[in-house]
Formats: sequence, structure tokens, C-alpha cells
Amino acid sequence: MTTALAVDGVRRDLKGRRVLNGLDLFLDAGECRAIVGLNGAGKTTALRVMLGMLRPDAGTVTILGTRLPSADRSVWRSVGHLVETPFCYPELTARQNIEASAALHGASRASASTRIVELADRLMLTAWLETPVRRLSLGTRQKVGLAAALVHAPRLIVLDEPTNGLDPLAVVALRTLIADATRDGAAVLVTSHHFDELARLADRVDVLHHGRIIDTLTPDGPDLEQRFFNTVLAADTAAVSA
Ligand SMILES: Nc1ncnc2c1ncn2[C@@H]1O[C@H](COP(=O)(O)OP(=O)(O)OP(=O)(O)O)[C@@H](O)[C@H]1O
Repeated sequence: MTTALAVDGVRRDLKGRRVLNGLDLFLDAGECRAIVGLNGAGKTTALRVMLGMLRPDAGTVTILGTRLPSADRSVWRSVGHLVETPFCYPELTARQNIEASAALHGASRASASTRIVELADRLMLTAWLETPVRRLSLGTRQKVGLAAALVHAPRLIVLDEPTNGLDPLAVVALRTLIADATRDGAAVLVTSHHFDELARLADRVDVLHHGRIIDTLTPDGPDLEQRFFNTVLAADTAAVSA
């Protein structure tokens, strides 16, 4: 297996508060991993550090074999992400937004145009392709952001709460897109608060609590949500009695 993403001992403070506290995470090609955690556990901050948007105070991040911050354009071209705001220029149409992402990631016009047709069809976005993004609903914008993240067939895909605003049909479509990507060798990292969704999506589920991974759960097996709560409760109980 090739390691697509390696996060080793990352620490990061924000406004004097320790948000990431010795974060370790390794993601292989062909694998989908999920990060779960309570609100404020540090999920989005972790993804931002992994994507080079924030520098760690300590520890290292290695993406597709290159240690940050020295990743060059060829590395970033192989990464697709949707973190916080979807990739959207409000005055441009959905198609133009997705084309802009394809161009930014070095995809040819021909391959982008074929892939946009496919992604729009699968995400039920075709009817909205020529509409300016500012006129789209929240969920449709999310679909544009997802298409922009996937249009260049990235080898590393990072999605922060990707089902935000999506209807149940679109959730199923996203699930099959992620399954196809991992089957083709991409590595996928997602965050989510929806345990039933994670159970169907991820190969492993990492529990992030107070800025570090405290356990890794297998998504199959009984009641993932209850196992998550048990893990968090046990960690808090141990911290109180220490
Ligand atoms: N720019 C910032 N400045 C100061 N503190 C921040 C900043 N961004 C995040 N934080 C703090 O860092 C902690 C972790 O935030 P983060 O958004 O990473 O959590 P999260 O696990 O993604 O939460 P949620 O599930 O609510 O999205 C929170 O306490 C948050 O208030």
C-alpha cells in the first residue's frame, strides 16, 4: 500500500488554545477514512493543516510523498478538497466554477468537459450547470463544490462534512462516487456527524477528541454511534481521574 497522507505528531494552537495536540493519522491509497468528533474537537483545523492552509506548530504533514510546506504544484494538482466554503465564484455558472477548478488542477479541457457531464449527471446537477452559483440553493452549491473537488480525478480527496445540505439521493450519489474513487486508487478522508452514513462509506473511523486521535473504530459491527460515545466518555473519565 502507498501512503497518500501522513500526519505525524501535529500540534497547533489557535488564539492561545491548543486545538491539535499530537495528531497522528495515516491514509493509504485506495482507502476511505473518516474523522469523527464532537463539535470543536478540531476536525476542520486538522484538515486545514493537512491541506497546507495552516502551518503546524510542531509535527509533520506529508502529502503524496512530499513533506509540507515543500509540496509543489504537481502535488497540489493531485489533491481535491472541499473544506468549509465550496469552491465557488458566485457570478460564474456552476459549469464555469467546475471548469475553473479543473484548469487550476491542470486537467485538459477535453477531459474536464467529459468529466463534468458525468459528475453533473451523477450528482443531478445537469439542469443547473448554466446557472450562476449565486442563484443556487445551498445543497446545489454543495454539489458544485463536490464536482469541483472531483473533476480532475485527484489521488487524495479531502472532504469536510461533504453531505451538508445534500438530499438523500445526492448522498447516495456521493457515496458511489467515493467508492469509485477509492476503487481507482484514490485516498479519501472525510469528516461527518452522520454515523449511519459513515458506516456505509469509510473503511475506518478515527475518533478525534481534544485534538488527537484517541481510537480507531471499524464501521461495520453494532452501533457505531454508541461505540463512539463510549470511547469519548472513557477518555474524559480517565482524564478526570488522572
Ligand atoms: N481561526 C480560529 N481562531 C481561534 N480559534 C479557532 C479558529 N478556528 C477554530 N478555532 C477553535 O478551534 C477549536 C476546533 O475548531 P474546529 O472548527 O477545528 O472543530 P470541529 O471539530 O471542526 O468542529 P465542528 O464539528 O463544530 O465543525 C474550536 O474550539 C474553535 O473555536
